[in-house]
Amino acid sequence: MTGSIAVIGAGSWGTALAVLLARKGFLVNLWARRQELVVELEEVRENKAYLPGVKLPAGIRPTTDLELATREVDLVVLSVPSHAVRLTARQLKPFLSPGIIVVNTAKGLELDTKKRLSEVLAEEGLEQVAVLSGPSHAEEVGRGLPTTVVVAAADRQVAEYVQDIFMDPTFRVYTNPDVTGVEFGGALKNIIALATGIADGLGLGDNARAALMTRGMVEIARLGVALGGKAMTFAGLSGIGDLIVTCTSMYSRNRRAGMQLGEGKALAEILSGMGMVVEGVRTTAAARDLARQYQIRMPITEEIYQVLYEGKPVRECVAALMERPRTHEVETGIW
Ligand SMILES: NC(=O)C1=CN([C@@H]2O[C@H](COP(=O)(O)OP(=O)(O)OC[C@H]3O[C@@H](n4cnc5c(N)ncnc54)[C@H](O)[C@@H]3O)[C@@H](O)[C@H]2O)C=CC1
Ligand SMILES: O=C(CO)COP(=O)(O)O
Repeated sequence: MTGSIAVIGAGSWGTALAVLLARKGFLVNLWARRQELVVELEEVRENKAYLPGVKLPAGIRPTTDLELATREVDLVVLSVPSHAVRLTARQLKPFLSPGIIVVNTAKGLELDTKKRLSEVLAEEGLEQVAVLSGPSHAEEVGRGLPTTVVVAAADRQVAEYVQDIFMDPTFRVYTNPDVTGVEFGGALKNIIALATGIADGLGLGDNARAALMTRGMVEIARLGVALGGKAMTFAGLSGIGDLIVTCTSMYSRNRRAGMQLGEGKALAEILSGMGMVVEGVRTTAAARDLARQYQIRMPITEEIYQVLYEGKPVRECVAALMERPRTHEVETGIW
């Protein structure tokens, strides 16, 4: 395919998506905040800090200039961490041509407002927004390993336009009109990855991991459906699919952070050592606020909140979850 695309954000995910698109034949303007990173990308043709071992194809043009990055492109891909989405969108807006589609690839909720990121982008005046989500670690996409994702947009034509751009023999893209469900699945699974990481760090075993993933999905869907997502979306790639990969992959930063918490390391030390974004930390606080506001039961999220923000010893979470009053598995009564 031909054409040009702006990828905004040159961390792990932005770089991997730029590599995928450049291999497909697009010219990709890869925007990074820091000049040192642009120099390294140009000279070494590799993003050593964020995606080591993956060569950048010639079609990738790194830049710190947002105007240059977005000039005459066919699509804008936003790959900055969720806490940077609003400001980046605001800086981007003056350079966007009317009707240009912006695909958000970050997974999180805005901490102050508890909003989904597509809501943040709409508030910043971006008109055509799509969301790309699903089980897709940058390290594997960068190496061209088979990956499936979902593109959600309110407008079918927008979703299919983005689908065509990303679709590749190594990268299969499905569409879904349920933007709300796709965004909640992608954001909230990071909380459960922290939880399963903690369980793994504590050595609690395979049964505990499966329990957290399954009951974690229940509380993700509870909140997501209450706030307008479709139940079936949580059984899809952006729901259970991403939950599985994030709770089991050695590449997941959220899972690795959880493991270190389980091993007794302090959160601040873990985050500074990671050098990459651990989205689940902020998302836990946002989701816990939403759960309280809408009176949704999210016991795992509540425990993770107390560990992250109130210093609760991780071992105490086991009893807190296991010794709750008995309950049914499904909420709509079968008797
Ligand atoms: N790494 C992965 O495999 C995947 C990541 N994502 C999502 O993509 C988003 C970005 O993640 P990664 O690229 O992995 O993160 P990263 O930690 O690898 O890179 C983040 C990049 O954003 C830059 N950055 C940090 N603060 C910024 C700010 N205030 N303004 C502008 N740029 C800023 C950093 O300098 C860095 O280049 C996250 O929401 C993540 O959940 C989604 C799918 C896969
Ligand atoms: O969303 C991801 C994979 O689909 C990335 O997960 P981590 O942020 O935990 O690495």
